[in-house]
Amino acid sequence: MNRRSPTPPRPGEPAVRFVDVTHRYGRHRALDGMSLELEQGQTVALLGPNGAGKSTTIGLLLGLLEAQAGTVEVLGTSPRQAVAAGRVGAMLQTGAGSGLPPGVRVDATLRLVRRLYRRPAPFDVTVERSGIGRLLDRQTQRLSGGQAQSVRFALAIAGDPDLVFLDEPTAAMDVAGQRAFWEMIRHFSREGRTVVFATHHLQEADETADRVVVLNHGRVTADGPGAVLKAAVQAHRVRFWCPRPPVGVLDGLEGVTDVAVRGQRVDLASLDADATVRDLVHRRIEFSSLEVTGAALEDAFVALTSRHHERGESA
Ligand SMILES: Nc1ncnc2c1ncn2[C@@H]1O[C@H](COP(=O)(O)OP(=O)(O)OP(=O)(O)O)[C@@H](O)[C@H]1O
Repeated sequence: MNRRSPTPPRPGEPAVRFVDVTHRYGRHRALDGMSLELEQGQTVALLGPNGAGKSTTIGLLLGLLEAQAGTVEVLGTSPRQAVAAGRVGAMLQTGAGSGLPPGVRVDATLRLVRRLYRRPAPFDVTVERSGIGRLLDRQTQRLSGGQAQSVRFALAIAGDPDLVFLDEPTAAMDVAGQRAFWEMIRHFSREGRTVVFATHHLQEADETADRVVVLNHGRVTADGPGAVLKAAVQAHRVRFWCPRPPVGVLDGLEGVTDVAVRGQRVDLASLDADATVRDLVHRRIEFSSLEVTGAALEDAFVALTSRHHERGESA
């Protein structure tokens, strides 16, 4: 392990602290009193639909934007100081193209970026961490989408940061590229570093993050491991076939939060599938082909964001 951080992170110091942060673009409130604290060493997904405030959050954390109200701290200091000290790296969205200078070799690009830092990680360490050894003599414009992202990641960590922000890092990658990318991130985070990434991909957040922070309308609407988020909403779907579904009774079954009946097919959303099935039997409701499945993170996400939306509309 190579730890060369100029100011090593203090144990217990949050990697990121947002207290009641508001950010507006003109009259549009992109972040609306957002509070959030992230511990060091975690991989955290910022998950949310388009316009939820993910990129704005990352912009504030990098000191590219200034909050109009509230406090933003990164590794115990201001975002700008943390960035200037080389403690923070970032991979932002590029729009069109790879975001790399064309007509330059990968190794030359990395050497150039290393010169921007007072204490960069050794060249070979960065190459190994980002897995770009085989790409060093390639021209940047000849890289595939996935290869370009690996090179951009190498540039993001060239300063040996304790904390890295990635804004939708796998957007341009195929499935194999995504897998390789997250494997690399896992190695990096095992060294005790913090990784915060924005994504719309529910499965990606669930599979790769220790913690999933769901944003919607500029606020945190849910926060926890993917598994906990799933449990927090309609935890299970209970499906069965019934010759004459007793519609009025199904609503009252233990644990049931939602009922959908199509002909003889009944779909129940339940917070406690065991209790629901026991109650089905107890009430002598005739059923066959019983299926119980866990809710996908997708369900949790839709439920969590639509709940917030309802609150927002009634506010
Ligand atoms: N420069 C800007 N000027 C005006 N409005 C902006 C600007 N940047 C973002 N917004 C608005 O602020 C809100 C939050 O945008 P942000 O880019 O942070 O969301 P996001 O969650 O990253 O979305 P996406 O997933 O689409 O990238 C959106 O409603 C967006 O339209």
